[in-house]
Amino acid sequence: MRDERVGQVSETPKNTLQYRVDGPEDAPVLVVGPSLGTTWHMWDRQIPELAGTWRVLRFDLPGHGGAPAQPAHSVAELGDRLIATLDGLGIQRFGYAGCSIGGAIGADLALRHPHRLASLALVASSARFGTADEYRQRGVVVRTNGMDPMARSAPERWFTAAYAAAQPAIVEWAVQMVRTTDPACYIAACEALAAFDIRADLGRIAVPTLALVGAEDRVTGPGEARTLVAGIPGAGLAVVPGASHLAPVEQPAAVTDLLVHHFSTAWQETPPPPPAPSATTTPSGSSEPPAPFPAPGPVATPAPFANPSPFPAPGPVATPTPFPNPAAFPAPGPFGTPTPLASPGPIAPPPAPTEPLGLLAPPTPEPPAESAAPGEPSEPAEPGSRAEPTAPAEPGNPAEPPAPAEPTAPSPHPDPYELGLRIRRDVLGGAPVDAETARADAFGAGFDELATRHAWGQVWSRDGLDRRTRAAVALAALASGGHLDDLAAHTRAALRAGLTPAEIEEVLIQTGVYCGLPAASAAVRVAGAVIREETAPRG
Ligand SMILES: O=C(O)CCC(=O)CC(=O)O
Repeated sequence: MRDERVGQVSETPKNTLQYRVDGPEDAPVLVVGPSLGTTWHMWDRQIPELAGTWRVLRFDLPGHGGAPAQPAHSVAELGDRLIATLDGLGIQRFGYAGCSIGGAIGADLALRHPHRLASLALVASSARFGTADEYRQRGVVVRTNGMDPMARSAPERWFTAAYAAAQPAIVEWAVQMVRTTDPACYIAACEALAAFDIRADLGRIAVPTLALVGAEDRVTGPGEARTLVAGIPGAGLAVVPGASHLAPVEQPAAVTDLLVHHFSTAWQETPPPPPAPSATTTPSGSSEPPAPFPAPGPVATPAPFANPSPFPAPGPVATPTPFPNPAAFPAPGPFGTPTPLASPGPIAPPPAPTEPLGLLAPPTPEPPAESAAPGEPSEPAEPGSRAEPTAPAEPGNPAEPPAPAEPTAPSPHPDPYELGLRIRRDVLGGAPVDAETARADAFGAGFDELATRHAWGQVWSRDGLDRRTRAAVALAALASGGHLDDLAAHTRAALRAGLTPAEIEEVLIQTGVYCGLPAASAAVRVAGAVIREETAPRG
């Protein structure tokens, strides 16, 4: 039966997500997840058609679209909140489509809760997003300047130039949406993306999967989609011409058709057999015991919407709100004249297709971009990692077979080098550390290794202080010692650890009391130059 009531929107208890439900109560559930900086309205153009067949639950990321500002710091945490939301509604099994970070949440669920997912669409998504440095850098910019730089630069990352030029109202909608996102939640989501990397786990995704990507997406483009398809067994690829990152907005009809086709034809009614005795292990090591597969429960009626959003409650399901909710902004709706929702067509004439619309193409034969030649390790060695030289074999002595090796107990003090390198890259940034490690020639290599092992592996790794405090201590010590090169690097690290420029200045002011104003003044000059450079919006 078609749900004729006002689209249900949620109250949002802690550790769940704000959501809205459209579609018949007794239909199979399709969960739809947004990209970073957007709200559930990014899917408005798909809903009329999807909600004809599925009960569509759309959710907002924390602090987005007026959802409570409870930052989630990892993709798994977002997935856990979604599962808690669905559990609260009695939803066991569902299809899932997510855009970008929304796709990452879906892929993570496919790895940790495979029995919950019937089908998966990864839209403009990736197994890893850019570089960790890039997303941490966004955190630095937002902490210092607020959301404005991200808001102003969003349209050029999200839309093709032709579309942005033809659709100023939608550009304005995008800018406003990012601008009204809670900064702490946005930064937390950037941290989540920085740490997200499931490249080694793709082969374990056993849910029927479609990777869908805009041909002109420069954030997570066709290359990333091909990596997903090459890694996920049986996955299909669809490349949408004339679309950039927010393909569901820019090419609504094509994306809707692809999703309808995928979820109509690749829906796994029964879950795959439970995994072998070892529980499903997450990339981060947590595990979920193989669960029984309860029949899909009824969808309970959620609590009435308490309107946590600054936007008015969405319109009724039967006559879905034109995209986006026109009351969200005083200005005319960003999509201008609403296109009839039953047959949403592209708003701007798309540029001439550069690639055919790959409808559910069979898995690309191409290897993953980063796959190695046969016989080589599939992952390139971590930059800076040390390969242990193998001792040359002793000339054989047939009369004296080698003594059987003593079983060796694992050392209670494992070599902290690898841990140190990980923390050093995390704190100072992968790129600068890799550059420095690569520069360390035979002469400097020993020192570089000692510093990594000792300072980072044995001191920065200790639990007694958090990273912010350690960053402040490092600044004070380097300033008082006059180590200005290292102070510059650690000013970057302090910003990445979450200190604001004002806090860094406070640290240096107080340092001056104990080490003398000339030393502090030199430090202020160096730190100031770094801060100006690091906090300048980069688009
Ligand atoms: O869209 C996402 O969820 C992550 C990718 C991204 O950061 C998009 C953007 O550049 O704003």
